[in-house]
Amino acid sequence: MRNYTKEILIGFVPVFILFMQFIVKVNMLPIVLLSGLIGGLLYVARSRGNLAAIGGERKGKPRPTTPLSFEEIGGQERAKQEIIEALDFLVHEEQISKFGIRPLKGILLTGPPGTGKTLLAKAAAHYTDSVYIAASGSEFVEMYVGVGASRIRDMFKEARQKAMKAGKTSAVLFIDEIDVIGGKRDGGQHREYDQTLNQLLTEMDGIHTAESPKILIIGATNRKEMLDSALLRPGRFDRHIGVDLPDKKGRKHILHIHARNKPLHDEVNLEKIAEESFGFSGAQLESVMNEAAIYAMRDTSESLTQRHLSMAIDKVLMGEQTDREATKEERERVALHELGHAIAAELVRPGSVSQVALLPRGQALGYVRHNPQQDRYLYTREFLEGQIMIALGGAAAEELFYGDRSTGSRGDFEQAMNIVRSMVESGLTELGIIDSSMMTPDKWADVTHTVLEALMSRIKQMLGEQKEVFLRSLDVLIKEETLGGDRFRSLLGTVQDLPNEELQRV
Ligand SMILES: Nc1ncnc2c1ncn2[C@@H]1O[C@H](COP(=O)(O)OP(=O)(O)OP(=O)(O)O)[C@@H](O)[C@H]1O
Ligand SMILES: [Zn+2]
Repeated sequence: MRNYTKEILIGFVPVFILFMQFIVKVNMLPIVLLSGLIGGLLYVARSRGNLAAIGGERKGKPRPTTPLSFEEIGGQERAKQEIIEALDFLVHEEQISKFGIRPLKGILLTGPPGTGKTLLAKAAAHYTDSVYIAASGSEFVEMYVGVGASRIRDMFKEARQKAMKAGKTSAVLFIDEIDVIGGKRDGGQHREYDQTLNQLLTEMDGIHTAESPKILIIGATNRKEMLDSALLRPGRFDRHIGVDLPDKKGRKHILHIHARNKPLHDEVNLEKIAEESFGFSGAQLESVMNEAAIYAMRDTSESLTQRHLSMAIDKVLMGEQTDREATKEERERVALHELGHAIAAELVRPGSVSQVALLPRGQALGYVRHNPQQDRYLYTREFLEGQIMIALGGAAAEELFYGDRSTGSRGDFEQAMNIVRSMVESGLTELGIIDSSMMTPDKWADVTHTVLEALMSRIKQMLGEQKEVFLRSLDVLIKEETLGGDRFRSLLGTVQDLPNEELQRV
C-alpha cells in the first residue's frame, strides 16, 4: 500500500513542476499559497472536532450541575459535620504530607434512598471548590467484557481534564449505586463486574496527594453489606458516613427548604407536618410539598394550607394510584392485609394505631396510620423484632385467611429485610457480633430467611388468635372505609374478655 502511494506521488512530480512553472508565469503564486494555508487550517480544525465528538460519546458522561451548598440540605447535621471534617482534612494537604498521613481518597455514604446522598456529594464539591462529576454504578455494567473497565478509566481521565480546563485543583467524582460495580466478587461468576471493580481499585490506588488535580471519590449505596471488602479497605473508601432518615427536627428543616418557593398559608404548622411524616425521606418530603402545591392549585386557593399538606402526606404514603376499579375480593384481601398490620401493631405496641383505612373509589390499596412515635437513636432487639412483626402482619393475615400471600406484601418484605440487615450489623441476631462486611450474599440470604421465618410464625400465631377481631373490623372497614384508632381498639377489647395470653402479656 505504502509503496503504491509513493509511486503515484513520484509520478506526480513532473506534473507538479509543470504546474508551478505555469503559476509563476501568470503571477498567481500568492493566491495558491494562501488557499493552501487556509485548506490546511480547516483540515486541522475538523479533525479536532471529530476527536472531541468521539470523546464525548461515553455513556454515563458527567452531568452538569448547579452549585449547591451544605446550607441547602435539611437535617443530616451529623453527616454534614462528618463530611466537612473529612473535607477540611483534604484541603490541608501540606500538613497531611508533613505528618505523613495517608491521603483521603474515598468517602462512602450509606443509607436509605432519597436521604440526600447526592446532595451531600454536590455540596462537597462546592465546599472544596472542585469540579463535580457524577455517574451511577449501573452505567458501567455492559454486555461486553471490558467495556465497564474502560469506562472507569475514561471517567477518571475526564475528571482530571475537566478540573484542569476549569482551572480547579480538585475534582469530586460521585458514583451512585456503587454496589452495582463494587459488589462482592464471587469466584468468576460475574467476570465483567470483576474487571470493572478491579479497574476502580487500580484507579483509586493510583491517586496520590502530590498529584494535581486531586480526585476525591464519593460513593453512595443503600446496601453497604453487599460491597466487596476490598473497596472498604484503608486507602480506598475508608470514611463511612451514614445518611439516615431525618428525625423530626430534620424533617421540619427539609420541609422549610422545599417551602421556600411556595406560598404557605399563615395557619400552616410545619412542626405538625414534620410530626405526621414520621419515617419519610428527604425525597418524600420534597414530594409532599410538591403534591400539596398541586392540591392548592386545583382548589384555586391562594396558598398551601394545612389540609393540603395532610392530603399530600397521604398521597405520598400510598404512592401512585391506579384507575382500575378493584374487585370485591381484592378489596377484602387488602382490608384483611391492612388489619393484619394494624392488629400486629396493637399487640406489639398497644395504643399505637391511629387509623386503618381503605382507599376510596374502589382501589386495591389501604394503609395503617400510626400515632407519631418518638424519634429514637437506639433500638433494642425486641423493638426491632416487633417492627418486623408489624411489617409481616399483612402477609401473615393473608395466609391465615386465604392460605397464601399476594404481591401486595413486596414493600413490607423489603422493609423487614432492611431491619434484619441493621440487626445483623449491630450484632442483634443469633449470629452474635460479627464482621458483616465479610459475609457472602448466600450467608445474608440465609440469616434473613431464618430471622424472618421465625418472626413470621410468631406473628401468625398471635394473629391466629384474633380471627374474630379481624372479621368484625373487616365489616366496618368495607362499609365505612376508615376505622379510627379508638374504635379499632374497642373492637379488639370486646374480644379481649376471652382468655388471651398474648394480649395480656403485651
Ligand atoms: N436532606 C435533604 N434536604 C433537602 N432536600 C432533600 C434532602 N434529602 C433529599 N432531598 C430531596 O430529595 C431529592 C433526592 O435526594 P438525593 O438524590 O440526594 O437522595 P439520595 O440519597 O442520593 O437518593 P438515592 O439513594 O435514591 O440516589 C433531592 O433532590 C431533594 O429534593
Ligand atoms: Zn402491607
